[in-house]
Amino acid sequence: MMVVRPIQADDYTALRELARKTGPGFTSLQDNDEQVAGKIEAALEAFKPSSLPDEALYLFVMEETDTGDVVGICGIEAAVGLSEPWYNYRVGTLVHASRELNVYNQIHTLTISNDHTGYSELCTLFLSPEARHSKNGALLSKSRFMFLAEFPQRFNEYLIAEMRGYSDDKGVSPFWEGLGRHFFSLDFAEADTLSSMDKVFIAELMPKNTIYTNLLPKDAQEAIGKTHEATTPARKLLEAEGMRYTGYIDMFDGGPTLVSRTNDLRAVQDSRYVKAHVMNDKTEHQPEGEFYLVSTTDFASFRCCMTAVDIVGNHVVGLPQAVADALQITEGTTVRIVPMASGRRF
Ligand SMILES: NC(=[NH2+])NCCC[C@H](N)C(=O)O
Repeated sequence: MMVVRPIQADDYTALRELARKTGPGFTSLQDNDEQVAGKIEAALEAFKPSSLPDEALYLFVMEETDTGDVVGICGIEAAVGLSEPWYNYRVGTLVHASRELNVYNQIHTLTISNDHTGYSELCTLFLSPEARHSKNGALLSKSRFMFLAEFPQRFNEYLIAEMRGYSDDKGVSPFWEGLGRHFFSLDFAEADTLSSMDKVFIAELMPKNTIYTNLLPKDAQEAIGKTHEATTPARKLLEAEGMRYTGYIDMFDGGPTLVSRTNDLRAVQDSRYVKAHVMNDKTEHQPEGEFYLVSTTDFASFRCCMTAVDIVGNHVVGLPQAVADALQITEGTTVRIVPMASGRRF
């Protein structure tokens, strides 16, 4: 049974192993002892029961309860841009028109923005390749919405997620080639890694004035707001939960930033509390059919699973014993529940 739970100090070895698999481009979890230790330390701080800091990194791991193996990680940053600026390009429109000459042109512009300062951010999602089956990726990603639904006071009114931008089959980002490279004089991967360690480079090197996109190469223009092929399923999943592209992109690869009001997220709107009835494996018919996300209401020992359930009544739901064990709950415990698939109601 897969369960998503807060990361713990003794997950270091497992996380260090996962960090070897992420590869270049996954700047928030690299093959680097110090970074892994730093992430765990930040997350342990965030999950201290008494803490309610503005900036907190809530990191979760996905554990296979039969083996104890950690196979994935995901996170929520409580607020971005508070200790250093958070950068995006805002895609704007300017109309250059002359009635006398019968000319009318709409031009898109890119302006540096820190508009998402203070917003919460979905971050650091990685699932080990061997575990990419049986909706595990969806559980890993969506479990965060259950945590957001349970603890809204810990998060900003708005939530963002930055999607990896388009690059071609050789890994070349046309947006970077058409814009950033002129100023950074480095390959995308190098600039990406450097800027994730020290964002001063962005302020120092990226152009300060508004860019007219019609002056960019065609392929760079086309990459504005376009997602990398491998990231398209993740984008669809977040859109189904209510997140939207609202004209903000990454300054380096042109990838879209998705935004939602935290309150408008599907899991926040549609999830509800029920009492758990722990089913007997031997005497009760085990539930089948549609999957639900089921999470606990605890903070430091938050847990989330996906499972078919037995809807007993409006306020009681039957859960298999294995799920109750994975959630560490007993008969009568209140849990939060929502259908896995968007567009489904109770
Ligand atoms: N692909 C990149 N490294 N882009 C620059 C960083 C962008 C990100 N929004 C930040 O401010 O940290």
